[in-house]
Amino acid sequence: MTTRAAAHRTGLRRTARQGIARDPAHHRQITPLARMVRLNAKPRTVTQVTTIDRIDTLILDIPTIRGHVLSMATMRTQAAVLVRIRFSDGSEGLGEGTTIGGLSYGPESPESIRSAIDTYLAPALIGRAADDVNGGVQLMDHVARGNRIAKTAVEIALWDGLGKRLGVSVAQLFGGAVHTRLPVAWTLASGNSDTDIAEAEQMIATGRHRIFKLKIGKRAVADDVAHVARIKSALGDAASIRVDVNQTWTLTEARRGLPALQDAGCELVEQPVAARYLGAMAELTRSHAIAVMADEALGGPEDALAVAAKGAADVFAVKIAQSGGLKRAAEVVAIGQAAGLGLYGGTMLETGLSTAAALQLFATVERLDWGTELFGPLLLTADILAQPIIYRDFHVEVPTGPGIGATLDPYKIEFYRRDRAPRIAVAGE
Ligand SMILES: O=C(O)C[C@H]1C=CC(=O)O1
Ligand SMILES: [Mn+2]
Repeated sequence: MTTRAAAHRTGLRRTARQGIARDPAHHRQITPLARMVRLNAKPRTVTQVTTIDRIDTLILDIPTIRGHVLSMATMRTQAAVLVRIRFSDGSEGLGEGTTIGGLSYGPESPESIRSAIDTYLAPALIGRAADDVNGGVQLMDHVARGNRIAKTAVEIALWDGLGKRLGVSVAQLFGGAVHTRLPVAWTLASGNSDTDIAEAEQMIATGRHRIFKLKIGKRAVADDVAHVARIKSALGDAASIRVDVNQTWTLTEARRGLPALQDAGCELVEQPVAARYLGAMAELTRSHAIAVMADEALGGPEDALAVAAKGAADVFAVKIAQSGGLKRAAEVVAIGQAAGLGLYGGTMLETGLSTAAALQLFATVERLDWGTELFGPLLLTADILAQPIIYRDFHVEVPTGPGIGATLDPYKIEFYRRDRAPRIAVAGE
């Protein structure tokens, strides 16, 4: 329709000279205000859409409280990639992505996470509508394959920003929290049975943890089983004992290992064989009463569907970073629930920042029968949050406050950032 035809349709016609309208039916001039009333139009206001203005990243290196001995690496520091998104209305969102042991755990490293964000994800997102988190998630999946941890770090910052702008928690954005706190496990991985027993006893005595995950797979199966049996008999019924093999066993080793672990009083075995051996995982799940948990096998909802369809686990270790963000992790949860599997809130040993984000999501999940292991901040020598996450009475508390419910301690960020200016030792200091 032409402008003239449109004007006639509304009963209005523009005069060439004055630029004011005449109502042809009544032949009288009408003012712009009357015209608005006539058209039932609202005064034209310029609605400013809040956009993504800037995305900054940095890597923190924070020492662990002791060597964390896993089958693939011993961690003495954790590298966390922090993301800060600045939005056009002045609001901000924070996110974090971590992996474990450099490139030894999975296909992403701290350096690759940072470079994927800086080089590909951030340029694609800059200028987009800030509140369109789902659109941002979909766009990231278009511009980059894999790189789930990098996407997670950015996605958390988008949710955090949206929650802060609306004055609600991220749990609220996911439909509302149904828990205020969740059971939290601790990992015993000092590399020494006596040290592990002393550590566990202290954790139980102080009300911190009574669920313990033991990292095994580095030694011969029989030695690992003896280590687990010693710890279980020292702690007795006061503790739930589980193990994580981190993909190290062959199927033959696992066939021997699982029944022996079960006899030792161990309740669950996490990722005993390589992530891609779903047939082997299915056989182990079928053949033994001890629960089999999938961890590395779960890289998002498609993997979750494959694991569930093949009966390759009794339990899903749901990790926000491994899933590709909170939204994808919620999809993994939904698949696990629909398949009747047990759920566990997993960690990539994040600082308090992404631990807070994970808590926002897990607080919305009806049943986490195996609890959580969201103890990341406790493994580090420094907490980077202004208000650390609270651990008490064998639980971790879900942070309150807008967004993910976490704010950074700027001094800690300056101190632990990898690229900080070298400190100059001054005589007498
Ligand atoms: O589950 C893993 O494989 C990684 C991580 C989680 C807890 C822990 O100690 O290591
Ligand atoms: Mn694991």
